[in-house]
Amino acid sequence: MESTMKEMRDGVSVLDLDPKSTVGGGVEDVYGEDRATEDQLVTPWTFSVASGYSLLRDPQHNKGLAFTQNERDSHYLRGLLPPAVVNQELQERKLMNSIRQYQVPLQKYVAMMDLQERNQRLFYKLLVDNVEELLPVVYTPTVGEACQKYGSIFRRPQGLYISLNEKGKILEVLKNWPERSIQVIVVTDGERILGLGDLGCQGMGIPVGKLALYTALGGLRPSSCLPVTIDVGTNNEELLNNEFYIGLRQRRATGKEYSELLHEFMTAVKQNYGEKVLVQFEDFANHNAFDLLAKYGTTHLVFNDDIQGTASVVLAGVVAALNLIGGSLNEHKFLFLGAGEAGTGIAELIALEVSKRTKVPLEETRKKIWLVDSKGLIVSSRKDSLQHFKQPWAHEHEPVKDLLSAVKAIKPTVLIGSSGVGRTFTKEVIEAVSSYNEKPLILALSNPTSQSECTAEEAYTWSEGRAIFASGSPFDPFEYNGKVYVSGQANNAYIFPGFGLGLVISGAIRVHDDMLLAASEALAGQVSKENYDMGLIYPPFSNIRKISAQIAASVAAKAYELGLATRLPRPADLFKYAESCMYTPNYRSYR
Ligand SMILES: O=C([O-])CC(=O)C(=O)O
Ligand SMILES: [Mg+2]
Repeated sequence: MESTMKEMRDGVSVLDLDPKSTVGGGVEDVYGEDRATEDQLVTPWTFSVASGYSLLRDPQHNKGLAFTQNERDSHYLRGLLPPAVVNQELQERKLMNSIRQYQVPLQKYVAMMDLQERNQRLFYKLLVDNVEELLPVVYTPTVGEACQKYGSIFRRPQGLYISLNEKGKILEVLKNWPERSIQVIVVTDGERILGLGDLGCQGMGIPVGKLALYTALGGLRPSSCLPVTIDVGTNNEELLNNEFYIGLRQRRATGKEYSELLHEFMTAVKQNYGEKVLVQFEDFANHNAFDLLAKYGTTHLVFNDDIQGTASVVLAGVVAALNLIGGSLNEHKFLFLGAGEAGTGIAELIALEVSKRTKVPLEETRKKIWLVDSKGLIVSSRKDSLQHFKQPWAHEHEPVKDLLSAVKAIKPTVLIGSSGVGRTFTKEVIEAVSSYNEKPLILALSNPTSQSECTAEEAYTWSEGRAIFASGSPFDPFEYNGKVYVSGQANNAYIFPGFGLGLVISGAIRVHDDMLLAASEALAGQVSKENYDMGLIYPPFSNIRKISAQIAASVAAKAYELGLATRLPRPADLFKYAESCMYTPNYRSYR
């Protein structure tokens, strides 16, 4: 098919995609780019993008030196590139070499973000092919440091900034974003970035990083993903006084001013993108996170990653761990340090799962789960002064002041850190929990590494090699008494990409707890005997795209079962369908 606009050298022209060389085309509004249908194999499709110099500056279509001689001719690139033509594999090798040469993680991060801004497909190719190596670069722990220094490393905006200045104009702001068919939004207000606290507007690194994983791990199209940061100010004095700070220089708006801005945002999102757009809340402070989820859970397709995603991934790890520590789920006793989004979210999902398995009412199954917050064990005598999300966990017990005393009093079989405070699983705490259990399950979930409740090394040495351990941020394998201990990463990155994919491919309109349980079960089902033999309770991230497709299929199946799916008819094989919908970052040929 001949382009009709070839005369436009540097403006908009038409790229004809070679239908044989690529999976092009699209199924309705889902995965336009990456699902081929018979129809499209017969009729090549076209769309308008820049050509010439602008094409090289367009990260969605730029291929750098991979443009062939023919493409250089037909798209006015001749002379704009050096003569060599290299393929994507060689480009990938070159970039991995150069990234490996940086010693400082933040330099690797900046290099990856630059690549994303320059050549999107190559960025995702690197991330997909080297997921275990690059996850700690674009995600925790490095993304935490990147957010702390976001103002200093800021080059180009990567998402949508909605501040108090945009009040009354949010719908217009959404329309400024260049993409129309958005399927997933990750939004933060920056108040609780990982375990690092209030980073204000600089929290943008988190939605950007999470959405990079949506694409690389879950196969959502990059153009369907929208990172958003809501800026209502920050209470971080250091940032307010930092000359490079990129956000509003004021303390946080709260109350009515806050909720009105969020409401305008949520309303505009539904108005602009319809009811099937997924809004993932990320790293909001507790006092807003629970309320936003409750408020919008019945009117929008919303998901809180820190409450629900973390819960689903931890439940999967606990269920998988039963193969190593023995017993059934209802026989275990849980103690959490940290009673915020992650802690209470996980606790509730475990209680729900036990209740489903045993038919014992939820109020009863909660009783084997105990939480410690900054004031000590949560017990009934504290009930009146507790925030509402902590109240279900206020069981009958005398007051206990600290974690160590709580471990001694409760004698848990599973110890979970979700406090956001580093180094709180001390030697005494781990020794105590190890004295009651042959194989204690210890999960240190807080991110980034600096906030982890303990290191892998500490968990293994202080338990004399008996702990089954996983952490939110990765740790290198550790050798102890001649044995190498490899620990897993209990991070919501296992869940949210596949979970979101499942919602999108089924056209789900609401999130339901049973979908979280389904995702959890699907993840636990992916742990192999080989993984267990190594003491692992999660499968390796190297298989994540297959895992995400499994999770997506389970979530979509649940959506259909619950009558929450709108994409009809239901595909017969949801796993195959999920896989076929996934974005792949290989280059496409332009004729
Ligand atoms: O981002 C991560 O690595 C996990 C997460 O949601 C958090 O710690 O808030
Ligand atoms: Mg988070």
